Amino acid sequence: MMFASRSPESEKDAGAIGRGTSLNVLEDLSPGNLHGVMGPRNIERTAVVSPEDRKGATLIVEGIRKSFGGLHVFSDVSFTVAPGEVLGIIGPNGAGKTTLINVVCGMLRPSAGRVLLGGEDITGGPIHASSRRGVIRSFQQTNTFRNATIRENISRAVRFSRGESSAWKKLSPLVEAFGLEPYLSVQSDKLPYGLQKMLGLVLVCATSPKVLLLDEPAAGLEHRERPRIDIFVDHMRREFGCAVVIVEHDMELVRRLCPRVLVLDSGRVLAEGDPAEVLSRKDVIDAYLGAVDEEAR
Ligand SMILES: Nc1ncnc2c1ncn2[C@@H]1O[C@H](COP(=O)(O)OP(=O)(O)OP(=O)(O)O)[C@@H](O)[C@H]1O
Repeated sequence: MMFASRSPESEKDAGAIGRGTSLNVLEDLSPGNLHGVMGPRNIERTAVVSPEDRKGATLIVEGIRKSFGGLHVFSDVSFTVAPGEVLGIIGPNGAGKTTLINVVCGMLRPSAGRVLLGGEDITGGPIHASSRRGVIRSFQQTNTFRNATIRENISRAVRFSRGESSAWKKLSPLVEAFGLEPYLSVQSDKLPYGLQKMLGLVLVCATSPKVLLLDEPAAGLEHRERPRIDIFVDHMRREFGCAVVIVEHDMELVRRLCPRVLVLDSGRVLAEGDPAEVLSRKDVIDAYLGAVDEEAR
């Protein structure tokens, strides 16, 4: 069985220059925001999170419902992700996957339900408060410092996120694995899309997240670049004990990285469990409307 590997949005993203993965902390950190959300006081508050506190934490999502006015997106969504665990969230276009991530990271307030991080209620954010606690969301679009070199990008992220010089040590394996080393002095917006996206992931790492929410991390990447996502997720689990949630349309990647998947469809959780089992269920296959290769079933 095979599902479509990309959403229409992914196709739109493919090949775009100047876009990559961004994250909520760097939204705060982007130059335009440095005197806004991340004014001096906020920078200080972000920097006080010590590395010792960053050991991963259990994320519990309890009975979440979300509506936009009359539009009911989903209800009664619950799941738990332990430190070091990876959960895949899949479902057809419009099922509410991104909305769910937005609720978890504090960008959106749920209509009902709770989000707990290490037992602490963080429901409804705001996003900078959730990111300070270590819930980091990556986006499909970039928010790196476009006019800064790769080295400066990383330094700023390290400085503002933890202020810890040894942070570079934890980042350098990724810089090397992603092939960024030869480009450290290159301005980030001069990089090809794939490398910008990898830089975005390195910046995510610089924030030492406890919970990582990855929204279509493989979108726009060439097939040969996609194993870098595996390297990244593995690194974040090993080095930081991150609880990882991945929204992704690339089912190959989901099968490789996620021992457990949750399927959203028609406003509810349609299935949850081992990907091999879940992805062979008829109701799940039907939800994807014929994107099925019968031979592989
Ligand atoms: N801010 C908003 N206001 C109103 N409706 C919204 C808002 N955000 C999302 N929606 C709607 O919620 C529904 C779920 O959208 P969402 O983007 O979460 O789906 P998705 O599963 O991530 O889709 P895709 O796989 O295409 O990215 C859609 O009908 C969308 O139009």
